[in-house]
Amino acid sequence: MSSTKLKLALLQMDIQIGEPEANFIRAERMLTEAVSAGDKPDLIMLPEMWNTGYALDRIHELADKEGVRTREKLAAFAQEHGVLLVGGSIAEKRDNGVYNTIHAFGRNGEELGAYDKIHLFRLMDEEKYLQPGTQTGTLALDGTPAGMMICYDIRFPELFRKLALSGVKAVFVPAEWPNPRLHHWRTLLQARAIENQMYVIACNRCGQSGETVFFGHSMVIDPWGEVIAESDDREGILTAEIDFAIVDEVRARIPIFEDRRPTLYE
Ligand SMILES: O=C(O)CCC(=O)C(=O)O
Repeated sequence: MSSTKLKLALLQMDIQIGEPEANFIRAERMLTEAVSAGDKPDLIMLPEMWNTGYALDRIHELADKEGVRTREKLAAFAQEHGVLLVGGSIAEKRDNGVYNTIHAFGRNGEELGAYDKIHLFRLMDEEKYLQPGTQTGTLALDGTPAGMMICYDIRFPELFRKLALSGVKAVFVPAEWPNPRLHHWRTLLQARAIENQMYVIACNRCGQSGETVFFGHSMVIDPWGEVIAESDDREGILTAEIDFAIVDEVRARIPIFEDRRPTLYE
């Protein structure tokens, strides 16, 4: 039987706004560092919009065309090192628009899934520059169903519940979540894990762009709501081990999916 466990490495990266070249170099350095550690991870994850940051006024010029550069680099890395890779999200130009898109890869470099951010964040003018996704995002991790969301999406519990009902046992959340809303970030991520009895794996950026400070605090939260790993506000790699068997145990202990009364509230 294949293992239910996965070792994770979350790359909490400082992103240079509007500097894809610098960001690619930094991402490659951190990816290499992650696989060079003694305890090699099974899965590596990057933060949101790591290629460009929120350089929205130049996003049509800076975004990765059809995601080709990112996909080629990440697929080759996944294959070379035999790791799963949730490639954070990138600004991707496609069909005359720019999307905030995750690409995820399997251990042979095959693309496991993609997701375009559904809920665009008006506080940062995303809706003026980006196109919204129109589909939820799922992938299979060595056979286990998982979901993908991006940053602001965590404010929409319906999205998590939909994925949980479809059998998802973990959700990956790349983010660029800034000050002063650390309490929202931590509370929402923990609530989503508890109410859906699943792992929530969230990789935030750190550093500062203009006046905006990103506090990091990437987190891995188990299906009981325990924070099993959390970064501080500095650049670095957060590691944790998850075990999908714990999802089944928690769902058996408090059987919320059997106790739901959807006819009363859906
Ligand atoms: O919802 C928030 O407070 C932050 C969301 C955000 O920064 C984003 O979606 O990029």
